[in-house]
Amino acid sequence: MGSVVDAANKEATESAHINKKVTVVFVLGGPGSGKGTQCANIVKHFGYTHLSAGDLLRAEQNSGSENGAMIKNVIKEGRIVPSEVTVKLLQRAMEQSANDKFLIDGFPRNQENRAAQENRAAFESVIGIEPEFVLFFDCSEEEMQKRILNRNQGREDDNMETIRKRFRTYIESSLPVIEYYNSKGKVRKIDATKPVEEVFEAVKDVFAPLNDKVAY
Ligand SMILES: Nc1ncnc2c1ncn2[C@@H]1O[C@H](COP(=O)(O)OP(=O)(O)OP(=O)(O)O)[C@@H](O)[C@H]1O
Ligand SMILES: Nc1ccn([C@@H]2O[C@H](COP(=O)(O)O)[C@@H](O)[C@H]2O)c(=O)n1
Ligand SMILES: [Mg+2]
Repeated sequence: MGSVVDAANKEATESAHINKKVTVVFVLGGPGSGKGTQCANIVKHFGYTHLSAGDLLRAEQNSGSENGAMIKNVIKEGRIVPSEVTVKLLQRAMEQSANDKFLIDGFPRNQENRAAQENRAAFESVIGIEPEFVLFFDCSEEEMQKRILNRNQGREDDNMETIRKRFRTYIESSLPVIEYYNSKGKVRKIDATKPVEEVFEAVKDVFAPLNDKVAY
C-alpha cells in the first residue's frame, strides 16, 4: 500500500508550473536515432501528444520571432538554444493542448535544459516536471548519419558539416543528461539500430503497462 510520502511524491510528479496535472515522458537519443518516428507510433497507439523541442524551435524561427535569427544560427552550429526560450515554447504547447500526456522529444538536451526544467525558482515559466521515465533511443553514429543524410525533409541542419557538430553536442552535452537520469533509475533504453517495426515492439513493452488505452 502507498504511504503518505508516496502520495505526496506522486502529487509532486504530476504537478507542474502549467495549469494542469500532466504526465511526461522525455524522449532522448542522438540526432537521427528515430525519436520523431517512434513518437508518431506512440501517439497513435497510446494517445500521447508529441512535442518535439526541435520542431517548436524551427516553428518559432519561421514565425518572425525576435529570437528567429538566434535560433537559426544555433541550429546551424548544432548547439543548444538557451533554455528559457525552449522551456517557454514547451510550456505554451502543453497549456494549449487538451491532452494531459506528453512525449517531450529532444528535451532536456543539456545540463542547462535539465536544470531549467527542474528548478522551479529559476525561471517564471519553468515546467518543473519529473518525467515518468526517459525513453532513450540508443543508435550507432554510423546508422544515425546514414538516416539523416537520407531524410530529405529539407532541414537546414541535415548536412555533413552540421551533423558533425550535432554529434559532438550529443556526446558532450546530451549523453551526460541521459547518464544523470540513468543514475536515478529513470532510463528505458531501446536498441534503435533495428528496423522501425522492431524498435516499436520494444517501445510498446515499455508503454503498455502504463496505459489503459488499448493498442490498435
Ligand atoms: N529504425 C529505423 N530504421 C531505419 N530508418 C529509420 C528508423 N527510424 C527512423 N528512420 C528514418 O531515419 C530518419 C530520422 O528519423 P527521425 O526523424 O525519426 O529521427 P530523430 O531522432 O527525430 O532525429 P532528429 O534528432 O534529427 O530530429 C527518418 O528519415 C526516418 O524515416
Ligand atoms: N532542447 C533542444 C532541442 C533542440 N535544439 C536545437 O534544435 C536542433 C534540432 O533538434 P532536433 O531534435 O529536431 O534534432 C538541435 O540540433 C539544436 O540545435 C535545442 O537547441 N534545444
Ligand atoms: Mg526529430
